[in-house]
Amino acid sequence: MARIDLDHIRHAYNDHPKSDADYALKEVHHSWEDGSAYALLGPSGCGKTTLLNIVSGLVRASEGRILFDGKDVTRLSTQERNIAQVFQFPVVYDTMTVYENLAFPLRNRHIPEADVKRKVDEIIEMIGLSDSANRKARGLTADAKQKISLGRGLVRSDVNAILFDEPLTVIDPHMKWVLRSQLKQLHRRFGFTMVYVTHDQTEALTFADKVVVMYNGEVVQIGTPNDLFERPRHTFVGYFIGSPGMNVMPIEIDGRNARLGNRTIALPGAPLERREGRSELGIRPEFVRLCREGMPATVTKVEDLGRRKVVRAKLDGQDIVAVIGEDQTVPAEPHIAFDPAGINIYANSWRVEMGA
Ligand SMILES: Nc1ncnc2c1ncn2[C@@H]1O[C@H](COP(=O)(O)OP(=O)(O)OP(=O)(O)O)[C@@H](O)[C@H]1O
Repeated sequence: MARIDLDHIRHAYNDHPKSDADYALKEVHHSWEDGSAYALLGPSGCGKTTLLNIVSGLVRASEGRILFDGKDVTRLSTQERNIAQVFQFPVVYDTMTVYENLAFPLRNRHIPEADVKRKVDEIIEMIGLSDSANRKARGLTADAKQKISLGRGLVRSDVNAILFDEPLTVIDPHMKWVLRSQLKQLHRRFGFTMVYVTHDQTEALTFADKVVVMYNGEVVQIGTPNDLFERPRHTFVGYFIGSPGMNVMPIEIDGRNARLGNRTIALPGAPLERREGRSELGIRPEFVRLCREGMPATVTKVEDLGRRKVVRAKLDGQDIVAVIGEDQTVPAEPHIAFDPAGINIYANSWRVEMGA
């Protein structure tokens, strides 16, 4: 397996890009560590597949270099890069049996037959197709065929990386959960470098060591699920991760305080300078307290989700969401307070570091 360096990568699908808007990928510059599992997460059209295809060699980036373990592979073909890929839809040989489909990439590399059998049996069991091992792929469901594709991606241990592009789209919801956990286990056991494209946050957060959040052709944050939750670097990460997403409100900065409409909120940390452009306060619903003192609010809706309640309210005309425990009740005259630990300040959508 390999470390993958993305060295100042930019990509435009038209030949003569003039401005940033012409680039499907603005600048991507970072390293994926050897043996780590990464998820590329973001909404449709943000550039996930473009980035994955640049790593695999299916797309040649307009600018920048790709290195595997320090070796420049920018001009190498997909095959020469020695990677395994699993796509959204099954890629299988219909006339071969399940076993033969999985054995194929190994036999192609002249692996001794005893090793082929050991490895294929192990993977077939993992994907839950042992009972169909000798059946031709042709007669199987789309779901089973996609499991074969996954198996073929996982069967070789000599690849530089395994790349997955929304591989569980055609798999039914229960099996999705099972396969995702198995992929995670497999990753722990064999330490593959894995890159997994998805627009589903649950999928990304359960699978990955590090999540690469993309928005509008840019990587806006790379972090552990915890980093993304606690310290969203960009307001988009706040909205996109978490359910419900982060509250983001326009404010004016005044030293140690933020002015939100007519209210003054004390900020944790050192005084902040006034800045040009847009200032916002971001706070996750889990850090919004409903109490008897604080800023008076009007509750508009309470959704009981079993173990927690989602409370929607208006604060000076501004919509705000709080999450409270199942045993907690909404006070008769509700007030809102912000837990200082959950306050984030954003300047033009990017998080401002608040020193001690
Ligand atoms: N072959 C292509 N030619 C021209 N534009 C393209 C091509 N492929 C993708 N694009 C554009 O590049 C941008 C990024 O697309 P990409 O498929 O990488 O996004 P994505 O995040 O993977 O989206 P999805 O989840 O819908 O697959 C989009 O605006 C898309 O329309």
